[in-house]
Order: sequence, then C-alpha cells, then structure tokens
Amino acid sequence: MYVIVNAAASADGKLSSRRREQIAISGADDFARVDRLRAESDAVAVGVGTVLADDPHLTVKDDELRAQRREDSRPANPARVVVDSSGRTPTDAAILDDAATTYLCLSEAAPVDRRMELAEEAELVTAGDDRVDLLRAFAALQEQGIEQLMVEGGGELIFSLFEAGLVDELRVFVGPTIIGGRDAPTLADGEGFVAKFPALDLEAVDRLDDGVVLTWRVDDR
Ligand SMILES: NC(=O)C1=CN([C@@H]2O[C@H](COP(=O)(O)OP(=O)(O)OC[C@H]3O[C@@H](n4cnc5c(N)ncnc54)[C@H](OP(=O)(O)O)[C@@H]3O)[C@@H](O)[C@H]2O)C=CC1
Ligand SMILES: Nc1nc(O)c(N)c(N[C@@H]2O[C@H](COP(=O)(O)O)[C@@H](O)[C@H]2O)n1
Repeated sequence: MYVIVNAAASADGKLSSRRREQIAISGADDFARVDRLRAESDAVAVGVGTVLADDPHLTVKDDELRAQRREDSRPANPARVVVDSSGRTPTDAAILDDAATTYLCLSEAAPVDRRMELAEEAELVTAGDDRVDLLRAFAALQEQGIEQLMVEGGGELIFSLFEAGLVDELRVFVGPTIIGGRDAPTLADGEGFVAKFPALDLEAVDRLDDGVVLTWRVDDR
C-alpha cells in the first residue's frame, strides 16, 4: 500500500486553532488539488479526533472527477477510513453516510454495544488491544483492495503513522496565515520524536493560491 499524507498548515505549522474547529487554510486551487488527490486514491483516512472536530464527508466534490472514476469502473467516491480505538464515531456522522464505503478501524477496547451499532453503518476492522495497531489495520485494508491511501489528518494520527514507518509521501499546503497557540494541533503531534527523526526528501515546491505546496518523499520507504 502507498500512503500519502496530505494536510494544510498555517505558516507557523498549525492544522487548526486551539478550539480545534475546522479552518479553511487552503484556497480554492488547493481544495481542487486535494479533490484530485482524493479522486486518485482508493481510500481517504482520518483519525476520530478529526471526525469529532470537523464531521468531514471526505467525498470527491467535482462531478467530472466522480464521473471519471465511474468510467474507470471504480466507485464514484473513494472509501473512507476512520482510526477510532473505542468506537467514538457518532452513528450520525457524515462519514458514515451512503456516499461511499467506510471502514472503521477499532481496537479490542471498543465496547460490544458500540460495535453492534457501528456495524450497521460501516465495515469494522479490529486491530490492537487498547489502541488501533496501524500496521495490522492497514494490512487488513490492503486486503480489501486499497492500494493508495490518502491520509488527511489530524496531527495525532499523522505522528503515529510516521512512528510506525507507514508514510511514503507527505504533501503540505502551507497557507498565508498565522494561527499560533501552544495547544493548537500541528502537522505531527503525539509524543513527538526525540531521536531517529524521520528524514524526508524534497521532491517539489509549487506555488498555489497565496501559499506553497511542499511534496516530500519519506526516506527508506
Ligand atoms: N488543516 C488540515 O489539513 C486538517 C486539520 N485537521 C484538524 O486537526 C484536528 C484534529 O486532529 P487530532 O485531534 O490530532 O485528531 P486525529 O484526527 O489525529 O485523531 C486522533 C485520534 O485517533 C485515535 N487513534 C486510534 N488509534 C490511533 C493511533 N494508533 N495513533 C493515533 N491516533 C489513534 C485516538 O483516539 P482514540 O484513542 O479514541 O482512538 C486519537 O485521539 C482538528 O482540529 C481538525 O480540524 C484535521 C485534518 C486535516
Ligand atoms: N486540504 C485541506 N485544507 C484545509 O484548509 C482544511 N481545513 C482541510 N481539512 C480537511 O478536510 C476535511 C473536510 O472534508 P469535507 O469537505 O467534509 O469533505 C477536514 O475534516 C480535514 O480533514 N484540508
């Protein structure tokens, strides 16, 4: 499986404010680039923190891109993936609607009643005891035919993916604003690295809207 992390950060590296509300950092051209990347991918993933904060839909917005996917004998939208150890995804979340298949990656810690409710709305993948074991979960997704996985965030999930050595490529739109705040989410949160920092190779720098898209390949992948 090829994993591309894509996110939008302010010039000071924040994905959102300390209120953890969704902020449009991208401009129209960057949102169009993100839509094309979604359309190219077999699935789009987020952590449950993003589901709870943003209630994202994660569908392809452009009609022509969806039509092209259908012509290519693919579903109109890529599958959606939520990494959610204890099954906190609300059953009325937009990501569970019928616009696409949704995989909920749970751990053994998810209560049985929650599993039963969520199984009505999504395909359940269980991996890990207390927290989702990302290596095992992604292996299970690959078995379902997901070859290119786009990850949109947030910072907790992105850090864990780097920690697990699962990221092949990182694309970041750096937008023309400062958000600030020591508690605001950044591109990679979690515990942070203190040694063996993942190394990146810069592949492209493209001006877009009033910002820049940085494309990095992860070394040793
Ligand atoms: N600008 C941008 O491009 C984007 C911005 N955002 C912003 O990011 C914020 C949300 O990010 P954040 O709070 O970091 O949440 P995440 O979306 O990264 O979700 C994190 C949660 O995922 C669950 N999880 C399960 N297994 C793992 C694992 N192995 N590793 C990591 N997490 C795991 C955990 O909850 P549990 O323990 O319950 O399983 C964890 O708290 C929001 O403010 C949102 O607006 C989000 C996406 C893109
Ligand atoms: N690429 C990008 N730029 C921004 O400025 C953003 N705020 C985000 N956020 C991500 O997009 C999700 C919303 O998707 P839908 O419009 O609901 O399909 C949101 O949850 C973040 O993952 N992305």
